[in-house]
This record gives sequence, C-alpha cells and structure tokens, in this order.
Amino acid sequence: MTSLELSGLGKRYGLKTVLADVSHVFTPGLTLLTGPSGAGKSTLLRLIATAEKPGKGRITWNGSPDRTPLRQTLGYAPQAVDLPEDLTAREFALHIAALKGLDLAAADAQFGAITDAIGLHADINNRIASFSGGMRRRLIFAQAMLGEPRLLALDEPTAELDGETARKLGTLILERARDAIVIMTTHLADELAPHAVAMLRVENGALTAK
Ligand SMILES: Nc1ncnc2c1ncn2[C@@H]1O[C@H](COP(=O)(O)OP(=O)(O)OP(=O)(O)O)[C@@H](O)[C@H]1O
Repeated sequence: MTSLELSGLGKRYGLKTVLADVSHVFTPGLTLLTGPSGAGKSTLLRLIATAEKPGKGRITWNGSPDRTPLRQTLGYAPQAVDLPEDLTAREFALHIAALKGLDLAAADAQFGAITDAIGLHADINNRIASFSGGMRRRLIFAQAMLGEPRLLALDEPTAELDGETARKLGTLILERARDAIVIMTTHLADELAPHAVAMLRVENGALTAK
C-alpha cells in the first residue's frame, strides 16, 4: 500500500524554527493542511516534494528514504513559481512530462484533457507570458497532474480562481485522491473537508490532527 511517512521533521530558516518535530503517516486519499498564515504549510509541502531538505528527521516513501522513487511519482504544484514565459503552456507541460520520463504522446493527450476540464484548453498554444494569474495557477495544477501521480502535493491550487473553476479542479483532485496520497493547502478546506481522509493543522512548529 502506498504510504508516506514523516518522522521527526524539523526545519529552520536562520534562527526561526518553522517546523519543530513533525511526524505523520499519510495514506491514500485527500489530506487537507490548515493553519495560520506563516505557520509552515508551504514549507512542509516543499519538504514533502523534496524541493528542500529537512534540517532534521526523515521522509520515507513506501518505507524507503530514497528520494528517487518518490520524485518519479510526485506531482507538485507550488504556490509560487517562475514559469518559462517564452514557452507555450503546452511546450512547458511537455517539458515537465519529459523530466518525469512520461510517454510524450500520452502526456500531451492527458494535458489536453486536463486543460479542457479546467477551462484552459483554448490557451495551451499561447505563450505563458500572456497568461493571467488564474491561468498560471491552472497551468501549474495541470502539470502536477501529468502522469497520474501517486503522490500529489498542492499548495493553494484554487487561489485566484472563481468558484466554478475552483470546483472543476476540486473534481479532478478528488478523482486522483481515490488512489493517490493528495496533500493540499486550500482556502476551500471547509468545502472539501467532507471528502478528506484527514485534516491536519500546522501551528507553532507542530502538526496535529484537527
Ligand atoms: N526560504 C525562506 N527563508 C527564510 N524564511 C522562510 C523561507 N521560506 C519560508 N520562510 C518563513 O517560514 C515561515 C513559514 O512560511 P510558509 O510559507 O511555510 O507558511 P504558510 O503556512 O504556508 O503561510 P501562508 O498560509 O501565508 O502561505 C514564515 O515565517 C516564512 O517567512
């Protein structure tokens, strides 16, 4: 069974301890991360996504601390990211698909289907430079979904989106959460809570079940 385990994770930036001693076993389904602004939710997602290393503790994926298998199946939508402005959305998606080692024809078709479902399809051959904030967020989400990841880390994927578009993303996220571990921060936590397997709160460096 797919599992992600955090054991005694700690992260400091300079003198500031953001995460002190975080342990949790994630199982398939949707886990919502809540907590006050600046509590460390994005930091925790970056550690899980191996974008940063913890100061202490460890992360194991299916029992192994090896980061390669986790990265091979990871979909990660960070809150803020510099996108390659000169590429079209589709070129960017295919670049990500190549980095993930996916079959490019299949990834192209999947990108078409995802963007169709979230109202971005008409723009996939346009340069990212022309994209609005909401379009960028949907593109970041769509690339994270490529290859049907077994681990999906989503940092405020529905920020800047109108309610109807946010619900469309929610549908895709819940579909993926049927067999993947999906860990997500969102201002729509209350709306998604009935569908979640766990609701966790990050506060004062600790992670607690709500
Ligand atoms: N690279 C960094 N260098 C220094 N401090 C950082 C860095 N990244 C995050 N921090 C600090 O760590 C703390 C946690 O930030 P983080 O973005 O993880 O919180 P958050 O819970 O996701 O907040 P929000 O809900 O506002 O997005 C904040 O005090 C932030 O200023």
